[in-house]
Amino acid sequence: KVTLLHGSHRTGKRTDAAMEKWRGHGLGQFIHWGLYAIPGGAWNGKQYNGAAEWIRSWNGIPKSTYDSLNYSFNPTAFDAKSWAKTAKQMGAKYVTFTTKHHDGFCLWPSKYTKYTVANSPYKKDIVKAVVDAYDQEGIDVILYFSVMDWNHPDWRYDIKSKEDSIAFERFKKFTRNQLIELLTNYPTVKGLWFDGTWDTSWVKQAAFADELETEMRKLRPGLIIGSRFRADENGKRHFDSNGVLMGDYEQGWERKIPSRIEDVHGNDWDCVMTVPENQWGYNAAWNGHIKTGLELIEMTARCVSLGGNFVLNFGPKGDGSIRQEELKLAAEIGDWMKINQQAIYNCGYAGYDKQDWGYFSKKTGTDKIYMLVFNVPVSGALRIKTPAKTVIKKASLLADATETFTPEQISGDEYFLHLKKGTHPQPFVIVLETAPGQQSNGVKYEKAK
Ligand SMILES: COc1ccc([C@@H]2N[C@@H](C)[C@@H](O)[C@H]2O)cc1
Repeated sequence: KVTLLHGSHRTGKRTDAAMEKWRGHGLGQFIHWGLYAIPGGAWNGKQYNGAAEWIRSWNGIPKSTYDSLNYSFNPTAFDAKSWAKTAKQMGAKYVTFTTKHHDGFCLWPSKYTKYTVANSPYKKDIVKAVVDAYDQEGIDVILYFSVMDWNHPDWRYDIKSKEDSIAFERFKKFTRNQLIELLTNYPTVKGLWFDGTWDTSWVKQAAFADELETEMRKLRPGLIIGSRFRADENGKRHFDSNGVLMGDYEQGWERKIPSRIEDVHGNDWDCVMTVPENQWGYNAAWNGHIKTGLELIEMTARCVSLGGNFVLNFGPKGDGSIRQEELKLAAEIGDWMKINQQAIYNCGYAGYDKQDWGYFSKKTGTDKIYMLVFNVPVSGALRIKTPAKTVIKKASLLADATETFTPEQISGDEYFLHLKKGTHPQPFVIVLETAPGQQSNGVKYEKAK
């Protein structure tokens, strides 16, 4: 163990109500929207090969021409209420929304820079419209904020001279001012999702970032901040020099999902996921594999079964409308969630051995276990291996409690549930009412910690 001034200030999960609520969300929506949605992955008819929201970094684009896109930003089809309704229909419990991406364009009328929506034909405060609309739908809001800001003259990738240092001191003040401004303007937001914090210039600011995180938490008690905001004084990110998670949850699962419970080291975490392989901002040409509703439902189940949240990204067009493919996916996921949401919301890791047919989840604070079945075996027999001496009192279909199963005991802690012959066009959920086993002396078995 090394002594750290600016490492993690907490070991283990947060246990306060705000974090319990976040932990129980299960399914969230990410929205990447900004000037990059106007070119939509192409420039002068030429397709950009990278992620659409990074198009400014492409050699094929004159930076000043991109930067002038704020004068073309007039999303006539933008309607935050319809975005929030789509999220509600999908069953998302929270939204993470880009206030400022790497290009530095602010979707709120920040007092600290001219490069904002106030200096665009649209003029109005988009962040406020989104916060109000999602609040109204009862969906929590988390604000995405990129520390890296390609537009700001004082941004530096590293600090190599006195001039760099003077400029970056101004940039640090600017960053703090914007964050305090966001938390003050939009007091209902539940957290901040930081990005653009990997460059040396910021990694060197362990003390400043630590102090700023403390200030933000004081200003907004219960605020949820992930592991990507700040590095410790040795430059360690996400996990400090003692291997302890920075912030309240791990943010490393970007476009990837843990494969087993050991991978999450007992921490909270979210997985943020794109529909195409790697496009966050709107890209008119969706090339390569586009994930299906069934794939995304299975990813949601997998994340919840390992104690995390699955956050699916939407990239609205330059005019503010959501593309048809995304609306269709939201509806498909929503239809499945309407029937099976009990196995997702306020559920977490069940502690049962993973089986090939799918995933287990457990309703937090209860002995209720859900079996989320995606791969029905040819035998129709679903194997269950319970933790020591667990008693299965009842097994029934979540969608129809009258459809019950009598577990066939195979050995001490192993059972089969036999499905009726027939097809299962959609993933389905079986509920297990269980009780902790009794030892012969009547003492309850406690699950090994
Ligand atoms: C250096 O690699 C990346 C990859 C993705 C990102 C951003 N994080 C995602 C959540 C998107 O905002 C993407 O632009 C930044 C740097």
